[in-house]
Amino acid sequence: MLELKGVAGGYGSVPVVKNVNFQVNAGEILGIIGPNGSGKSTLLKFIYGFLQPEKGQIVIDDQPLTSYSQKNLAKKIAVLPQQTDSAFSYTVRQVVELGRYPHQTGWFSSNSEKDEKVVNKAMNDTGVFSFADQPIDSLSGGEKQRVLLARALAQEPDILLLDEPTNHLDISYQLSLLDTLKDWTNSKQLTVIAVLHDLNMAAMYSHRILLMDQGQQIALDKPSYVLEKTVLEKVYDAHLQRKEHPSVPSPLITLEPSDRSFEQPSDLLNTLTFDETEERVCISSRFYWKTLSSAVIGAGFGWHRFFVNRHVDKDYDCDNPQEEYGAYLQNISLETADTVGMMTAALLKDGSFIRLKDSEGDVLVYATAGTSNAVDVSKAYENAVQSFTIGTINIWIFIDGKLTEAAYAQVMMTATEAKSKALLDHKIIDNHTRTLATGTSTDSMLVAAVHSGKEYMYGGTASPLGKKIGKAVYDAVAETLEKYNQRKNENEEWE
Ligand SMILES: Nc1ncnc2c1ncn2[C@@H]1O[C@H](COP(=O)(O)OP(=O)(O)OP(=O)(O)O)[C@@H](O)[C@H]1O
Repeated sequence: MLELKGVAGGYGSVPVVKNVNFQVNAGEILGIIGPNGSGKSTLLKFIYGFLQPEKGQIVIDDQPLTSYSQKNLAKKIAVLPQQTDSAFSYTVRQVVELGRYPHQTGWFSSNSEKDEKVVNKAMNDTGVFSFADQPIDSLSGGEKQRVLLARALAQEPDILLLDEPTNHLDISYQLSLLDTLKDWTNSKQLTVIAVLHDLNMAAMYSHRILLMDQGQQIALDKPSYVLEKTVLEKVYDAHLQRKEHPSVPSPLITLEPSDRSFEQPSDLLNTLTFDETEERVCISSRFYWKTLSSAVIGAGFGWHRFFVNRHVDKDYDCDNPQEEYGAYLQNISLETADTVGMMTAALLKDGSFIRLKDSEGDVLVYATAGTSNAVDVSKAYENAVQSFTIGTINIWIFIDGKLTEAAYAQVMMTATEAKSKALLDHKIIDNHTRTLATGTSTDSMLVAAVHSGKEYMYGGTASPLGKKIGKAVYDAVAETLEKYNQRKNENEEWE
C-alpha cells in the first residue's frame, strides 16, 4: 500500500537520506530506529509530502505521492510530528476538530454529525475527553501529545506517521498509546510508521523494524533479526546486551555503562564474610553477585549480596513462604531484594564448605543435606502424593569469575550430577520406592559469580570449571551426608 523506491534527498545539496527502499502493508506497524541525525524524521517528511526527495519515488495505493492533492493526501496520511507549538490558543476539542478538515468541503463548513462522532471517539481513545474545553496551552507535554494524536486519528487516515510519539508520555501512556495503535492496526487495518527511540518499545510493538544510520537503510526485518548486539553497538556506539523478554517473544536490549568503575577486586571469595548460628548461615559480601537460583527468595537470575540458609522446623508449613521469609529477613535487617534465601530442616552444624583454588580458578561450595524426602527421580512419577516437607539438599556455588548464561546452566547441570553421585555412593534410599535416590523432593541450588575477572564460557564436566565444581559439590554433599549419618548412627537428634 505504501512503497518507497530508492528514495534519497535532504535539505539543499547534502543528501540526508540515501537510497531507502521498503513497502508497508495495511495493518502493519513499521518501527524506525537509528541514532540522532540518522535521517528518520527526514524520511517521514518525504512520506507526508513536506519535503520532496531528490531521487526515487513514493507510491501510495499504486499512485505516486506527487499525484495527490494536499487534501486527498491528508485523507490517506496523518502525522504526529516531533515538535509542535501552536501559535493560537485553541481548545482541545478545536484542535482535534482540525483533523476533520480533509473530510470537509468548503472553507467554513460546519462539523457534521459524523465529524462530531469521530472527534469524540478520538478524544476518548486517547484519554483527552475530560480536557475537551481546556485551552491546549494549559496542558502538560504528555497531555498535548495525546491531543495531537487524537487530531491525527480524527483524520481517519489509512497511514499514521508518528515521530517519537512516546516522547513526553509516562510509561503507562506509552504502553496505552502503543496498545491502542496495535489495536487499530488489527481492527481498522491502519498502517503505522513510527520513529521510536526506545528499542524495547520498538521491539515489542513493531511487526518490522527499519534501522537507519547516517541516512542509510542498515536493516529492515523482524525485531528479533534487526536488534542484533553487534550491529546495534556499532550503529549507536554504545555497550549493550541483548536478552530475551521474560514474558513476550521479543528481544530485550539492556544498556551497559562504559565506565566500569563498579569493577570488583580479585580474590573475591576472600572478601566473603560468614555468620553461622544454629538458626541460620549467612554469607555476606560487599559486592553484588550475579546469581541463578531456585531459592525461596531471589529465584531465577538476579544480583545479590546476602545468602541465607535458614534452619526451620521439619513440619514448617506455610501458605506463602515468600512472604513469611520476607518478614523473617526484615526482622534480621536484610533487604529481600539483596538476598538469596533458602530453608532447610537439616542441622546447620552438619553443613560443609569446600573451597578449591588453583591457577585455573577459585570456587567455594557450601552444602547442607537432609534426606528424609530422598527421591529416585526415575520413579518419582509413581508417587501420587509427593512430599513437600522441608527435607532438602541445599547447594551454593560461589565462583570467582564471570560466567556466560550457558555456563550458569552447565554449572547447575554439573552440580546436580555431582550431588546425585554423592547420594548414590552413600546409598541414600527413596523411602517410597526403596530404590537408590538421586536427590530430595525439595532440593535447591544457587550459582553465584561476579562480573569481572576470569571469564568462563562453559561449566560442563569437559571444562576446567566444571571439573572443579563436580569435585567440590561431590565432596561437600558427601561430607554433609557423612556428618548426618554419623549423628544418626550415634542416635543423636537428626532430621
Ligand atoms: N531543516 C533542516 N535543514 C537542514 N538540515 C536539517 C534540517 N533538519 C534536519 N537536518 C539535518 O538532517 C540530518 C538528519 O536529521 P533528521 O531530523 O532526519 O534525523 P533523525 O534521525 O530524525 O534525528 P533525531 O533522532 O535526532 O530526531 C541531521 O544531520 C540534521 O542536522
